[in-house]
Amino acid sequence: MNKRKNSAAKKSGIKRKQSNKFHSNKQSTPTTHKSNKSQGKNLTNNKRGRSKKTITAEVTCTGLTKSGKGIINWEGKQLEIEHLLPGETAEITVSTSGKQVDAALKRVITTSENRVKPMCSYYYECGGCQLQHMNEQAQKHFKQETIEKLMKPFGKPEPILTMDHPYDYRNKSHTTFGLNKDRQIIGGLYAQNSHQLISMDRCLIHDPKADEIWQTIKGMMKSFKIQPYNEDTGQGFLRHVLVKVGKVSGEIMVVLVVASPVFKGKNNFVKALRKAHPEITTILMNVNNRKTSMVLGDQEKVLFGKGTITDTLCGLKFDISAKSFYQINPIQTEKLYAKAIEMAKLSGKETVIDAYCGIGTIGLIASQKAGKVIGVELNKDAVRDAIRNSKRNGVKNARFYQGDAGEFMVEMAARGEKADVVIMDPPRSGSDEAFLSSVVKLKPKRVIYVSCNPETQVRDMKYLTKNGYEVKGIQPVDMFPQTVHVETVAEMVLKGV
Ligand SMILES: C[S@@+](CC[C@H](N)C(=O)[O-])C[C@H]1O[C@@H](n2cnc3c(N)ncnc32)[C@H](O)[C@@H]1O
Repeated sequence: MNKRKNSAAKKSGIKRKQSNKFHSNKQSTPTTHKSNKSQGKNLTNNKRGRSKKTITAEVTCTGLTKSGKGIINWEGKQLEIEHLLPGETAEITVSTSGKQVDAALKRVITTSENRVKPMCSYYYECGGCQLQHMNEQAQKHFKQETIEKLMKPFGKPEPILTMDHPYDYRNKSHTTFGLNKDRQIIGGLYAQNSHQLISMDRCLIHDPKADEIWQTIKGMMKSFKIQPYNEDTGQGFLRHVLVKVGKVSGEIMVVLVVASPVFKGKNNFVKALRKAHPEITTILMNVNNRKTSMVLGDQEKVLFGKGTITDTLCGLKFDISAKSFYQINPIQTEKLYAKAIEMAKLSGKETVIDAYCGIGTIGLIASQKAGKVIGVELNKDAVRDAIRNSKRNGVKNARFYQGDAGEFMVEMAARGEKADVVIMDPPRSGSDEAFLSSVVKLKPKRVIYVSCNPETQVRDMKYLTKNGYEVKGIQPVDMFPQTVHVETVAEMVLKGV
């Protein structure tokens, strides 16, 4: 949907019109389809004056795309239908305008045994989760298959590590506020790839306490005369509420992301919020006065508490700032890190580089089994946390540096320094040639590549395998149940050592 449509939708009451609403018909007798067939036609003109043809067709889903959409073949074209499962037959609408073909689900006719009723009542409008209509087994199978296809050039991945309770896992959530058509304050999440706010009271993958807290804040806004920020007009004050929860410690950080540094009545607001939620351990104000889709701005002020929360992961304690990255699913993170460190095969003597180290989690855990650890990270708050975390855990053999990981590695290679193991965990965009070519120059015996985006990981692994490394193991971990995302850790070793 384009921006104009979005803002029109916002003005008209914010909720997105459900484009792919379907009515599952579990009772319907499965029909056999020799081919996908068109049923009805309807001609209209679109805005550009091109004739738009909309037809209804009955189709059978043949598979899933990597984003979890159902694949159907229609008049020689492969189309993608959200929320349709392999083997299902369905009635869909297909709209063609010039070369553009849009297909949407109208009704599922025969239902897959893998289909379940989504637990979340906002599932079909939100889009934050993409797989809630699949049972756990089907989600697992889908993720395993996706990773196996992507990683085919490197061998067979291990079975994905899933979690027992695949809900409530997110330790970080951010909520946005707006006004509905009756000018009542609403809060919730943006529909995926859009800025349309879906009014909701609970997200089933968030920590439940985080949702309780922002609900309280929403309820307080009227009496404190706090207006939600409006992206289109630039008016209003409260943009987002970010909540971070220490799942082990129980510590809770609330960040009020506001459009102006002038927060009238902030002391009373903080007092009232703490009274309602004594479990909150720190409250910050973050000022974001830019026209941006980024949640956090540059200015930050601690309104209560120490400004960070502490949590325990793999037996160590970590301080986490508002702007620092911390893995969002700690139960699965412990499995991921344990695997990464097992793959590093440390003997106690190695020099380990923890690249893209965030608050130093992987490096500090690895430091217990390594000679020394060198961490590098771009975000200065995260580096400050990493240094503090090193001290608080009594780690003497780790150093953390702020900078671009690629540049840092180029300099290390130029100085002729040595590293035995590189553990890298870049952002979704993956690493870059400066970094990878320096790895090749430094010749560490092992490269352990942790990634939340297997596509960029595969791209970077291809570079390394063309330049002297071979892949010894691949472990997918389901860090993001109900969504299409998968975390993967790969073990690469230098050939011939
Ligand atoms: C996926 S996180 C991993 C953090 C950490 N390894 C962990 O498990 O918590 C990626 C990290 O890379 C950092 N980052 C992004 N671009 C970077 C760059 N060019 N150089 C160094 N760090 C970067 C981000 O700030 C973020 O902390």
